[in-house]
Amino acid sequence: MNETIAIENVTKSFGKKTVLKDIQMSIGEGTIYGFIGPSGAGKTTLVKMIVGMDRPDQGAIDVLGKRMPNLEMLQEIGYMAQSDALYMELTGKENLTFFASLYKLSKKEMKERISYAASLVNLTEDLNKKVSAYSGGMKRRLSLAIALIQNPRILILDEPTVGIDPELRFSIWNELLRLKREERKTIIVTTHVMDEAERCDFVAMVRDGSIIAHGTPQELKDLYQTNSFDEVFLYAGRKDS
Ligand SMILES: Nc1ncnc2c1ncn2[C@@H]1O[C@H](COP(=O)(O)OP(=O)(O)OP(=O)(O)O)[C@@H](O)[C@H]1O
Repeated sequence: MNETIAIENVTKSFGKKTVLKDIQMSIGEGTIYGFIGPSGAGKTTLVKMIVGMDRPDQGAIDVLGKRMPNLEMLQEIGYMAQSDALYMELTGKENLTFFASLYKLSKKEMKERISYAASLVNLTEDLNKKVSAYSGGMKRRLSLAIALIQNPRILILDEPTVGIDPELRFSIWNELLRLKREERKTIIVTTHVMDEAERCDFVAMVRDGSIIAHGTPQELKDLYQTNSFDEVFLYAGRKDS
């Protein structure tokens, strides 16, 4: 396996609360890795440290062989946060153009990437509207388009399909699978949607700051002796599991 992300004994606390406890894992190139677990388990805290927005108290995270945080990695990591960070007074297109301008892209590439990302999330027709007039789902879609704008090798998506209708969710997932298959992108997704977790190559179940189990969706179903991934999630949430 070509390792893209290496997480070594990472621990993180906020005040007296330890939010991540000795996390160790490795994510290979060209895989989709899902993080599932109850609210407050530590998923967002972990992905933020992979992106380089925060530092572990102990341990280390390497992305593409570079110790994080590392500004050089901004070009290589597309991040979609749980809450949208958009310029409300600008149009969708102006937002995309602004974020694209932060990266090393030629004029031609910039145009192509904006058109690709907008069409992927079905916003082409709405690009000239101000974001303040967008619905919640449209803002999520624009955030996803921004995460893809610089054609990064790694995509980190924190609950990317919240507020997105089933048809578009399906086409977004098909595109994520294509990006993995054809372009060897490495994709991390946090989700509460179990049929999305089942589309991942590997899933880590996070509870109380620890990874309590990880493996392929089938391995996790076997572990808990169930055919339903919803039940896998319920087991993950139980203190006695
Ligand atoms: N900046 C912060 N300061 C203090 N506490 C924080 C901070 N960020 C996160 N926490 C706490 O860390 C814990 C883990 O939060 P985190 O957002 O990582 O959970 P999560 O698994 O992503 O939850 P959800 O599924 O609801 O998004 C929570 O108890 C949260 O309150």
